[in-house]
Amino acid sequence: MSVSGLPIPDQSDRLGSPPTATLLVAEGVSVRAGEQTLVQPTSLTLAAGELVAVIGPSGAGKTSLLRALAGTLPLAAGRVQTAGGAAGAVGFVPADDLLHDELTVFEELLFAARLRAPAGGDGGDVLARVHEVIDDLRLTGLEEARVATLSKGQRRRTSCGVELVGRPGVLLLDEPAAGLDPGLERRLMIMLRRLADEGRGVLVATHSTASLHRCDTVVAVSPGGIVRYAGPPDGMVAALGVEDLEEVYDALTDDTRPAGRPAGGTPGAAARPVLTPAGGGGGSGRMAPAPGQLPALLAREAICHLRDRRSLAILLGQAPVIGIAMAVVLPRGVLGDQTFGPFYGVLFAFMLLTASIWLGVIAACRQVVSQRAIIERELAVGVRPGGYLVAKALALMPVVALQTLLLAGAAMALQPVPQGAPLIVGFCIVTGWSAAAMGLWLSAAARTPDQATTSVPLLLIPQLLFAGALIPIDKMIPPLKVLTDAVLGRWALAAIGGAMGLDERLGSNLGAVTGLQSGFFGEKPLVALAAMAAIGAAFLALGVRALGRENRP
Ligand SMILES: Nc1ncnc2c1ncn2[C@@H]1O[C@H](COP(=O)(O)OP(=O)(O)OP(=O)(O)O)[C@@H](O)[C@H]1O
Repeated sequence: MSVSGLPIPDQSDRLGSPPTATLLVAEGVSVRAGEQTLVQPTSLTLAAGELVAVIGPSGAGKTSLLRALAGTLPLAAGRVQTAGGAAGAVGFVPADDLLHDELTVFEELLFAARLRAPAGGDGGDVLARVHEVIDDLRLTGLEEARVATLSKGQRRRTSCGVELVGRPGVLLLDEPAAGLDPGLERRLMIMLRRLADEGRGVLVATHSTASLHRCDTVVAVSPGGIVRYAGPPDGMVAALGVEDLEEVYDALTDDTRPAGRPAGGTPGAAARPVLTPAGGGGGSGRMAPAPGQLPALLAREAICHLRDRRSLAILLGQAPVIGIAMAVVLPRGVLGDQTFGPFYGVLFAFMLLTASIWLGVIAACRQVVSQRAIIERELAVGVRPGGYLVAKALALMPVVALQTLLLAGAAMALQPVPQGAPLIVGFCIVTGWSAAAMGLWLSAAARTPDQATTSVPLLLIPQLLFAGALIPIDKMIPPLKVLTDAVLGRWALAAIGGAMGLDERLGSNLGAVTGLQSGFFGEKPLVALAAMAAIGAAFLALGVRALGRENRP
């Protein structure tokens, strides 16, 4: 390995088997955030069989360097190339565990393997990868344990497994030992040593100096991403001009000291295979999508929904309560009343559509943003944003259908409508689905879950204002009138009211009493359905775009 032009001695005698192939080359890589330089131009190569530790004080730029190498952070300058070419050639284990608490260890690894499987791979190969990794990481016996119940060390090993099932040649790990006791840290480093000895290139950012002797190379970084030393572990103390390892961090925070030099001076003799750009930079290095990506994403979503019983109970439990509340605020049996029924019918339809939209948007608005880190990582290894959002939408469909069914069913059980009850339920379900697509867009565009939930009124209030029930569309200024055609609430009102037969029942009173244009509720059900489906599809497409754009490195 060589770093920043500092040659690294040939360590073939240390490794037992000499490094044979260069797996990753970074040339003049630098990272900036505004005016601040997070990583100074750094060049390095990583060969098969190498274990490299990147150490440095907090905020020195270790994570930024790793993310730049993994292709998940835009480079200010330089380039990164990997032997495999595709992003899948590099496995990146971030500092936070990107796991699904609802899954078992086996399921977590199985879905990760299915999403990372190369095109043309078969199911048997995927299973073989999972069992191999379980074996490798000593996770045997924990296959059926839920991720939520794992200890910190077990979670870290599972996180490593998520990347290892993709069989990357290069493994980058960001502080995998953070929060582990010294014994676990030691075992983790032994495991990384073994993974490197099996022929991978492993680069690990760490704060700990206890296991550095297991590494072939240590890269010591000062704040600003300045490489101060790169070489064998036993040369670092002398090169940095300190007494012992404990003082290394003092030297790295003190930027008046000169840069260290590695002992020796023979460049590593790694053979260079053909290297191609790594990471998703503009998509050039992305893997071909794994076959069967959508079924895997959908199955994972479905399992997570079903196992998160508490959230599911809250989502489903509130729907009939809202339906009952809507029914009891109206005079008993008023919808069938000859004189007042139709007027209350407009109100009832409006309440149903509002609640359906509310339920759909709320059910969806945290779905993407709360998994942003996982999605970012998986998009980097070739998962498609479209696959993600469609899987989310499909998994939400039964939930939202059940919610709106319970809502409309409870409301109409207490407040019988004179006609069209099954159609009304159907329209509420479609309204809820379209609203869920709106919520998914919001979730894909938001940066944090809080941002998503606090932005919900921005989606909901226009549904109320432009539905046509509160303010007659006919009385709006022309540009707003046109705008109502793109509002889900307007079509939902027309569809639900139409199913209740409000157009005929209100007759000439429609315009006089409600301000709605004659024929508003006479819309053909298929036209209203098509409009609602189109609005949902448009929001889903916007969501896919937002997800792709937000996660582009
Ligand atoms: N998106 C960003 N915008 C601006 N500054 C950033 C951004 N990300 C990181 N930084 C800054 O860059 C510097 C390096 O951060 P980085 O996370 O790479 O350090 P680190 O060595 O991994 O730290 P730690 O050991 O605490 O994890 C820090 O000063 C941090 O505040």
